Amino acid sequence: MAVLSRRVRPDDWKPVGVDALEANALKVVRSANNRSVIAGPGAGKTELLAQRAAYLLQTGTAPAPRRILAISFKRDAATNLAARVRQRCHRNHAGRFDSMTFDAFAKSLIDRFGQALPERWRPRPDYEIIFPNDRDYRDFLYQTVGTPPASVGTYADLQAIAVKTFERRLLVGSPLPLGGWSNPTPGQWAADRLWQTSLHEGKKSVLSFPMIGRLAELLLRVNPMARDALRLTYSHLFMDEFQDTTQIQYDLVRTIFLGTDTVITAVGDNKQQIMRWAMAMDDPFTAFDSDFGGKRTPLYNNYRSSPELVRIQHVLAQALDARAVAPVSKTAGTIAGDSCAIWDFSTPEVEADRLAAFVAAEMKTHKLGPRDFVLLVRQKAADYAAVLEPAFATAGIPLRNEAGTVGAVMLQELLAEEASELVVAILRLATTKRAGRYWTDCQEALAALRGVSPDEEAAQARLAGELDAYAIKLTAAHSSPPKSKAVARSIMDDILAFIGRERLIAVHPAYGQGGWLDKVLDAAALHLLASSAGGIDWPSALDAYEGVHAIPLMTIHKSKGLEYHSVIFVGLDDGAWWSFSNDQIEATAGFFVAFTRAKQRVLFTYCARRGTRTKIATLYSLLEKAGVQTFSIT
Ligand SMILES: Nc1ncnc2c1ncn2[C@@H]1O[C@H](COP(=O)(O)OP(=O)(O)OP(=O)(O)O)[C@@H](O)[C@H]1O
Repeated sequence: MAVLSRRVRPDDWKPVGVDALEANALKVVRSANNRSVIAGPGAGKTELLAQRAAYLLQTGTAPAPRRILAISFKRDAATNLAARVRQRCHRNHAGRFDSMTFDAFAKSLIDRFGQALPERWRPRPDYEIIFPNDRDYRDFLYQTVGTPPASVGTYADLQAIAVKTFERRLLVGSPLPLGGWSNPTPGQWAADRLWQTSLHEGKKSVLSFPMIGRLAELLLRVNPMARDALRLTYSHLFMDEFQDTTQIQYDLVRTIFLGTDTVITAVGDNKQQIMRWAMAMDDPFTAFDSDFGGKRTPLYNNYRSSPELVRIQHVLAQALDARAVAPVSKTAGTIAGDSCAIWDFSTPEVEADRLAAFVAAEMKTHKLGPRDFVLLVRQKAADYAAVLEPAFATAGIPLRNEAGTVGAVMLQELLAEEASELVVAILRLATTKRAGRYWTDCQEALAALRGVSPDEEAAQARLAGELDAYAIKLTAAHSSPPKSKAVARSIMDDILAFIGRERLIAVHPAYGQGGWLDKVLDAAALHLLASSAGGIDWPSALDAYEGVHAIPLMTIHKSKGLEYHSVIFVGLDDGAWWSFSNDQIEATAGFFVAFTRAKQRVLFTYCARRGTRTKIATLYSLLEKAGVQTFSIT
């Protein structure tokens, strides 16, 4: 798609890369006030943000040097949005678009300004990030913390606090009091003890992301210079998947941007709220509309799914929100046969064979690749992968468990890591015959890391020369993919030395902290080695690294925001949904998310060996209500 580098008059601006936007979407794109956009799956919410970025940057409505900040929940959502903006905007413009996760944003604030926190709340600069679980809190609350002073309460008071309440309500439930809690309750006393131990008592400070979020909010509350710097930097703020916002994140945004001229656009879908277990607010949209005067703007189209799938989706949507309006599908159905069915298998082995054969046949019929399909599971992806993988391999389709881990990193996350992306881009450039596309990617990425702007021609030419020389050196040293972990790691280190480790850390501060860069590089080396098995050549090894020819298997949570021609949901049974009755709404929302990833077809599989289907009978009756049929396959 052609991208513009010159300034466009707002009246002349047209959506980039799509034929049209629906009327409300266009209103939001051009809006000068705070907006909350609630719309169903496939309505183009992420696309709307990409178009709005294009509009603001190309028309100068977000005037240089001010920038747009886009906050997403997941790394791949942030990367995906940044990629859409890069496709739609000239690099001079896209350079003013910062897309990151909430966690990365909060952490960057602590890394930049954290040492200005008052002593009682100040983490040491080399703090470590931890991911505590219920057991850690239980141990702390009922053992490590000891007995509160008599003026505060008793050990029995602490025992009366539920573990979940401790983290959610007490530790990070509300903004931190600058001088600590005066007259603390036993719970507040314990929370303060945990804060002080975490910040000051170990060899290093140890903090969870929710704690980092709370410290960032405090930091900006008490440090007007840092707050003003952010307000001046960002003329516009976008928040994607806003339904999953936690109180911590919301408070941070409120402290920074409430009452400022920064224009906020929050988009999301209440029916896809699947992060309540991770402290998502009950109704962040209403809070936003009331605090920020957000003007609610619905969208009505569905650009992803066929009319038949949209019809079924609407039955599910109504179970989550009785007032849901039926969306209009803007996509044609292209498959023969059922758009949705339940396949009831005699054994998991038969299931694996039949699914593999089905995907292989569909790939042929519709000229699709393995990445047009996804195998979704509710949990325990590795268990399903163990049965499905051999069957798919026999059908000639590699299967990849994206939820699996390599070293200390989840595969899906590794691939979204900047360090991994850079290494692969440089290896592609060095080892591919016609490497044109990779040239541009590498040159742009390196220029960004070195602060060379697109119009500095001499510096750009020097960079191209360096890249060229390095690519030749790299292929000379490694004519074939690595055969040992040591060689794989040395390739990573060599490329990192060329890119400039310090430069990478300067641009991505997360790498400078807690040994994260080395964990990523180690995982990348392990994954490269595994991808190089069988004496294959570089292009094949890099394809395997990126999973280009593999069908992905992932959990529903990881599928959020993604889309596929066909979704195969494996295991619609009580075993996988054992906690269904604990939070039926959230579980149904998860089911809805899984269903709505499909453009053309959704298959559910069931196998009595894995469990009954009584607990999740409501899901089956919803499908039945929508006319979805079950077929027995023995
Ligand atoms: N105006 C449009 N015209 C054509 N295609 C569009 C338009 N808007 C979005 N799309 C396409 O429709 C699909 C869904 O868009 P997008 O991912 O932005 O939806 P979403 O609302 O964020 O979905 P979800 O909440 O389900 O993740 C994408 O393939 C996108 O490219």
